[in-house]
Parts: sequence; structure tokens; C-alpha cells
Amino acid sequence: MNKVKVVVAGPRGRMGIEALHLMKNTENFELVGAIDRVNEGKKISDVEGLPAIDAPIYTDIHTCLTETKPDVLVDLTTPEIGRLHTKTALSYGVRAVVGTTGFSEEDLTELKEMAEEKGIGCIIAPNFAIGAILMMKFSQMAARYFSDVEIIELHHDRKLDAPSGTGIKTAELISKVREPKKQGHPEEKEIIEGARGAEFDGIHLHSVRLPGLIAHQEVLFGRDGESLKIRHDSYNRASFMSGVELCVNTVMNIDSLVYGLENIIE
Ligand SMILES: NC(=O)C1=CN([C@@H]2O[C@H](COP(=O)(O)OP(=O)(O)OC[C@H]3O[C@@H](n4cnc5c(N)ncnc54)[C@H](OP(=O)(O)O)[C@@H]3O)[C@@H](O)[C@H]2O)C=CC1
Ligand SMILES: O=C(O)C1=N[C@H](C(=O)O)C[C@H](O)C1
Repeated sequence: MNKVKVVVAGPRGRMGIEALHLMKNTENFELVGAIDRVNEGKKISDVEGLPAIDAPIYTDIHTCLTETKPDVLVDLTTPEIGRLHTKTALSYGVRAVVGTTGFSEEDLTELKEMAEEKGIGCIIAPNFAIGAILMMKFSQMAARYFSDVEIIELHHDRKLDAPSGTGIKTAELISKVREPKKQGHPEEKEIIEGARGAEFDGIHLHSVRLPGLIAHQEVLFGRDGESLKIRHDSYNRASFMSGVELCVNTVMNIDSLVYGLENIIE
């Protein structure tokens, strides 16, 4: 069996550690390296808390990609560094699976062009959890009947970006089918700035950050005399790993950029 050779960026992070375990435990994946901003020259197994994998750690992505020659880079870092890693990987002809959130529309356009130019796959997935994908799909379905909707995303307080990638993706999917409208009272005023949350195409998005939370989202719909609430909860980061596995396998067989797992899971 030809194994898919993978490099993971962000191996000490909350998602990165889970991804290392996934690589170790999945028969057709071979972890050939990791990109970390510390631990240059060490093996993954030398770092306390990381699984027993002999693959080397690099601080420099260029050296890593040149020496390990991976098929796929899995990026689980921060918006700034993830953007740089993804562009670099594509420029080397390495496919990318990106879980990192916080990319702008311009970033997505640029990466799409790069992937097309190189004729290789790139998957940018704001959420890898199957339940979250269904939550987004169900919300899009409901928005055909309920044009009044508010999104509340709730995350742990170590999260850098707001709104979450999932919140933005949900608003994008809803806005494709929702009858355009400005919600709330036409003369509504914010007494404290931000009270009505962020707005995407007239859809209000609220971000909650609390210790103890992992990743949660509620999509609230209302119409005369009734309401509908669609909620998803990730209680651990293992919930994202079947999506990572699917993406690493899928990215090997596509030749352009896919933004969102809803385009892969029918
Ligand atoms: N798509 C999905 O389903 C999911 C996506 N995410 C996203 O994944 C990303 C990672 O999340 P999470 O694991 O919780 O975050 P963590 O903060 O736990 O991990 C981020 C990792 O990136 C590393 N990093 C930060 N800056 C740099 C840099 N300049 N160079 C190299 N490495 C760097 C950090 O290293 P250091 O410790 O040195 O700072 C850390 O190991 C986020 O964007 C998050 O939104 C999260 C969960 C699910
Ligand atoms: O930072 C997180 O934790 C998560 N980030 C992603 C997002 O921004 O939507 C996915 C998930 O919600 C967890």
C-alpha cells in the first residue's frame, strides 16, 4: 500500500497533538515530519507529551518540505502562520489540508488561484466535525423558511479569531438561500457598541469565549409564533479527527481548492 506522507504544522497545539495521534494510528498515513517554532532537530518522540513517532521536527518550512518531501501538509496553527505555510506548501507542489481558521476572502482567492495553477488539491475546512457540517447544512435548509436568524458561536477562551471560522461559514451558507433582509427594528440603536454582534450580509453573529468550553454553536431562527434552534457541540478535539482523515485522503484525489467539508460530504 502506498502511504500518504504527511507533515503536521503546530504539533504541540491542542489540535496538533490529536492530529499526531491520528497519523500514528491510521494505516495509510505516514508522518514524515512536523513544523514547530521550537524543538528544531528533535524527534517528535523526544518532546514530552507527544506520541512516540520518530519523525523529525523542523522550525523552517522550506527545509522541512525539501528534506521530507511530503504529499500533504496539515496546518493547525494560527491565521498568520497558517496562511504562510499553505502558500509555501502549494508553491512546493505539496497539497494542503488546513484546519486553521481566520483566513480572509482575499486569502482564499489567492490560495484557490495557486492550487489551480499548480493543479493540486487544497482543502480549507473551518470545521472538521461531522455534526458541525450537518448543523451548517440543516441551518441552510431552515433559512429557506426562516429569514430571521442569529448565530451564536461559543468557544474556549484561548481562541484567537472571532467570529469563528464555523460561524462565518454558516453565515455564508445561509446567505446563499436566505431572502435578503435587515433584521430587528428598523430604528434599532446600539446603546453599547457591539451589542447586536458582528454582521454578515445582515445576519448577526455573536461570539462567546469562556474557559471550560471547547467548540459549540447555536443557530437561532424565528418567525411569527415559533422558533427553531439548531445546536452542535464538540466536547473534545477527537471529534475533529475523522474529518481530518477524510480530508487527507480526499486532497490526494483533487486538483483545486475546496473550502468547507460540506462540499465533500454529500
Ligand atoms: N477546522 C477545525 O475543525 C478546527 C480548527 N481549529 C483551528 O485550528 C487552529 C489551531 O487550534 P488549536 O490547536 O486549538 O490552537 P493551539 O494554540 O493549541 O495550537 C496552535 C499551534 O500553532 C503554533 N504556532 C503559533 N505560532 C506559530 C508560529 N509563528 N510558527 C509555528 N507555529 C506556531 C503554536 O505553537 P506555540 O505553542 O509555540 O505558540 C501551537 O502549537 C486554530 O486556527 C483553530 O481555530 C481548531 C479546532 C478545530
Ligand atoms: O479554535 C477552535 O477551537 C475551533 N475553531 C474552528 C472555528 O473557528 O470554527 C472550529 C471549531 O469551532 C473549533
